[in-house]
Amino acid sequence: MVYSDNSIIMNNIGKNFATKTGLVIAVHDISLAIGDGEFFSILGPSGCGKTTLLRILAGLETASQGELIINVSSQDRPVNSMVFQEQSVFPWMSVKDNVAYGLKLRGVPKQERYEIADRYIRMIGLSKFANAYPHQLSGGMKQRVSVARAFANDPEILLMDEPFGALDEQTRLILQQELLRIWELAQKTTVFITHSIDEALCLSDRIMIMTAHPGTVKAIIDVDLPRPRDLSAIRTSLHYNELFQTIWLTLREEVLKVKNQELG
Ligand SMILES: Nc1ncnc2c1ncn2[C@@H]1O[C@H](COP(=O)(O)OP(=O)(O)OP(=O)(O)O)[C@@H](O)[C@H]1O
Repeated sequence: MVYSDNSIIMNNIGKNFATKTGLVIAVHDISLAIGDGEFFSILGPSGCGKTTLLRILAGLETASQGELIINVSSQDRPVNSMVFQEQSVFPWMSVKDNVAYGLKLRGVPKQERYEIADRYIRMIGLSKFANAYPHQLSGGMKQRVSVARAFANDPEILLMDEPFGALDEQTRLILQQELLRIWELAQKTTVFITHSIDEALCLSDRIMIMTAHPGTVKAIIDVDLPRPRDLSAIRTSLHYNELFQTIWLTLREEVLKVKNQELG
């Protein structure tokens, strides 16, 4: 897919952390542009700086070097919403209030925010649980609530840090298809971190593979699988398997570097 507008532009982004034992270079020299409405995933070995990069995009860290531009289409919308690996729902709020929380912060009137929340709660299949509290939900259901809240916020960009990493495989497969369905409706610029090549392939338009620590761009792969995607069909296609092999061969070198560093 070709995107006419860029939502995110990074020019030579780097981040260092000062620690007791010296300077840690978490990421360096990252330059890329992510299109408006693109689903962009980041794969890389452990410790290569994926989360650091996402935190810079979220404004939770500032870059030590380089320039970050996020194109904003409206001043009324939040710049980003983040979904974390750990469930980040408020235990004292009902599902509906959790999903509507960002809208409440923005001063959206009660009836309107509940209408929006209800729409996303329906999309994630939790209508029956709209008035339930998080302790009454499974881990997968709570993660659905986090995803619904992020979409309901209608941010310029969605940032997801291994949102399904802690879930069992069956729940994960179902949530991937649900995320795809909501994303295909909303066409929201999404930056998604995962350790799973399969997950990155199923969801993304492009995948960035990062080098081992200190992380930079090793390769960017176009995922030219047709949309809308039926994930069961995609996974059995020849082209999926070719892309999987290409990505694994590229990533494996970096994973092996980390293993060798660990061995000494
Ligand atoms: N606040 C911090 N202070 C010092 N070093 C940090 C800090 N945050 C991250 N780092 C270091 O920066 C590097 C990148 O960390 P980061 O968590 O971004 O990697 P990651 O690719 O997300 O890792 P993983 O896949 O294991 O989650 C690591 O060496 C880490 O120890």
